[in-house]
Amino acid sequence: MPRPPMLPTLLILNPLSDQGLQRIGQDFQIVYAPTAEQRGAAIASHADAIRAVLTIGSIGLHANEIAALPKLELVCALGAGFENIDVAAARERGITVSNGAGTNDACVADHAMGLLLATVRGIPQLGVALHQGIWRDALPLPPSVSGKRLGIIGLGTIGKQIARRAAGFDMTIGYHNRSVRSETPFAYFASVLELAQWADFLVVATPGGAATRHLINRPVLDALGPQGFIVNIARGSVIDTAALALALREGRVAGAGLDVYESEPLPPAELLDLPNAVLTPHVAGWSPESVAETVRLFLENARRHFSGQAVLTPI
Ligand SMILES: NC(=O)c1ccc[n+]([C@@H]2O[C@H](COP(=O)([O-])OP(=O)(O)OC[C@H]3O[C@@H](n4cnc5c(N)ncnc54)[C@H](O)[C@@H]3O)[C@@H](O)[C@H]2O)c1
Ligand SMILES: O=C(O)[C@H](O)COP(=O)(O)O
Repeated sequence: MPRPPMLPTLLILNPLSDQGLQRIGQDFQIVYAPTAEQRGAAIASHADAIRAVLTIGSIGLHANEIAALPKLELVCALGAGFENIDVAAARERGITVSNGAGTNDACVADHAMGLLLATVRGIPQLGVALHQGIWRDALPLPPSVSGKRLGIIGLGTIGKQIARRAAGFDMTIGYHNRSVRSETPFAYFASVLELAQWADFLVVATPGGAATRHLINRPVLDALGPQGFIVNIARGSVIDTAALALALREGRVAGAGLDVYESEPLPPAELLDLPNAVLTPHVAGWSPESVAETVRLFLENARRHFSGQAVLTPI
């Protein structure tokens, strides 16, 4: 009887459910190393077998790890972000890199709207007050959301999904992006500063990495002003956290709804005691539905790559 073909060996660096691992295990020999301690050991002991790596943006894959894997030909980010994958080092070796573009965009956009509504309307804070027996007459009225000016920084896959949802709230939408999105009807602002001067609310939806580091700094926050709110579902590095914490503390910005932090995976110490910050632990993109979708796209990209076809979402 002919022997079944050997499944390629896949190194998985991100935590995955048993269900996800089982599904991926039908197509790959899995080396599962979701902790920092397991990672080095897994690379050292399986270096000559590993042909593909599955990771996420925050965990990445570094140049020295790529160099240590002579058979590596495919690196996939499960989600949209890939800021810690050394794409240049992979390209130099002719290694294909892909991401999960468009698999969790709706989930992230829903979460962004949730953070915006919760932050502007003060929903968590009002809930706490109610639990303390405080009724509305003793509380300041939170501002309206509908009809306001929303500035989106990074009008890509997720930014556009946020715009669609904001249109349902009758918001006027402006944006700043690397380039003009002439396919959209929205007003383009050439700088983040000009967008912040115009907007009531800012939502950050750019990639992370060096090119966007601290794009939101003290001058931008001051331009947004004491009635302004900011939401970040992109990457913590895009906002200067110290400047934001100070602006929130001094009331120079009204509030912030944040899913991502410079301190990840540690919680953002300087924001935790601020009553005008609504915080979630980098979950905007993750739901059972979106994870299933990211795994499906990864498997499709892998199937294509190992049968000599181009991946659907190359980087
Ligand atoms: N919080 C979460 O769970 C979560 C989930 C998914 C994605 N994300 C983050 O959201 C990011 C965006 O995802 P996407 O799928 O929309 O990506 P995308 O590539 O489709 O869109 C990014 C947009 O940002 C713009 N951009 C890039 N650099 C810029 C700069 N310096 N200044 C202005 N605009 C710039 C690009 O032109 C593009 O339009 C991801 O890279 C990831 O970091 C977070
Ligand atoms: O980029 C994404 O899709 C999500 O933010 C997941 O991010 P992570 O890759 O850092 O978990």
